Amino acid sequence: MTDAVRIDATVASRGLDLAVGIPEGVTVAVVGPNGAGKSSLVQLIAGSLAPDAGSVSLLGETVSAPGRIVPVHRRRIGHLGQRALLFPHLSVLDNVAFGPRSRGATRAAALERAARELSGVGLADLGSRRPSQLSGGQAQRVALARALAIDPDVMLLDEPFAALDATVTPELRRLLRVRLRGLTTVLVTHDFLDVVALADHVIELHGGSLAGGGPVENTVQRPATEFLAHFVGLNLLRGRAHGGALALGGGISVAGLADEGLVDGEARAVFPPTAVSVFRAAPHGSPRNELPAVVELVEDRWPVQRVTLAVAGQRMAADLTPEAVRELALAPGEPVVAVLKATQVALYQG
Ligand SMILES: Nc1ncnc2c1ncn2[C@@H]1O[C@H](COP(=O)(O)OP(=O)(O)OP(=O)(O)O)[C@@H](O)[C@H]1O
Repeated sequence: MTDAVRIDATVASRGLDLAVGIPEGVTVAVVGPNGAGKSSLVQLIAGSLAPDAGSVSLLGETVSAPGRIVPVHRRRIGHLGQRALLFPHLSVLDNVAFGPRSRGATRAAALERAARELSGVGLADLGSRRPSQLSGGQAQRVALARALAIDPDVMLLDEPFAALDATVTPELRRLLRVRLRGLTTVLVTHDFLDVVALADHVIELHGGSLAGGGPVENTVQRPATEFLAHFVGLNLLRGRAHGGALALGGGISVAGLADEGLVDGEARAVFPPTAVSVFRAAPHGSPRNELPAVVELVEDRWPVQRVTLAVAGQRMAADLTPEAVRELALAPGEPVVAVLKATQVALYQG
């Protein structure tokens, strides 16, 4: 099947070298550190950024290639950014009708469509208002109605909640879930909740290229990279599987629940920060995983304290109670013993 979005493109000035395909009807969350190229990917699809080499196609049609750029307004793209950017001098209804109107609908048909879309985002009563009379959350809903009113082939959501009050985020998230069902969607986000609430697939960009990804469910259970592991709130240690345990080097190894079919070779251990406890000295008589570690950082993440530990040249996080941190007098540079519950450690190939 032809991908709804296909990008095989480089943009030297942004350090981008992308090969990404998005199947029709799928919502892909794009995650990655600052400067990874997430917004640039969105701009390539929208047509506001042109590739130096390669191409971008939408539903099988090449829309960007050196020497060929289908302009932004000729693409059926719905865009929702951090801010709604409505026309201030038009009513809410006219803002939503603008897209259908400029694509050839009669005024009556455009207004009828706009009224339907406003009703679909729960704002049927606000059509006569000016954008300045809307809250931030309402303005984003109008922007969603405006985007949907052009029957987009692809919806681009670039951190749509970033500028909103946290209290309105859950409601807008729910609305997006309902209204975007079945639409090919690219969602740029820094928030794990957006990924689990809205996305089918997740891809990680790093340094302008694809670094990893897969179906959200797999990523939550078996993250492919350290970034994805941290993103979903897990620790990831790399090593070599040997006899059902993971050797980290320096004679340190981690036992866990090995995937069926785990063979000796490169592998990972994944576990939550709550599976780690910290001691000043190795507790006696314990057959559990005991790893010599050094405290790097102690942060308040109410209600827990997040302790970052260096273990065999890698990093992992432990979530401890404030009392435990105080009693152990944990501070950066202190040597400790980290104990991992093997039953909470997943070992898998990779
Ligand atoms: N308008 C621009 N002109 C030139 N370079 C840019 C421009 N916008 C971004 N860049 C550069 O392109 C690279 C990718 O940036 P981009 O904004 O796509 O990353 P991002 O993953 O969206 O980051 P963030 O999470 O901080 O929004 C970075 O090196 C950035 O500095």
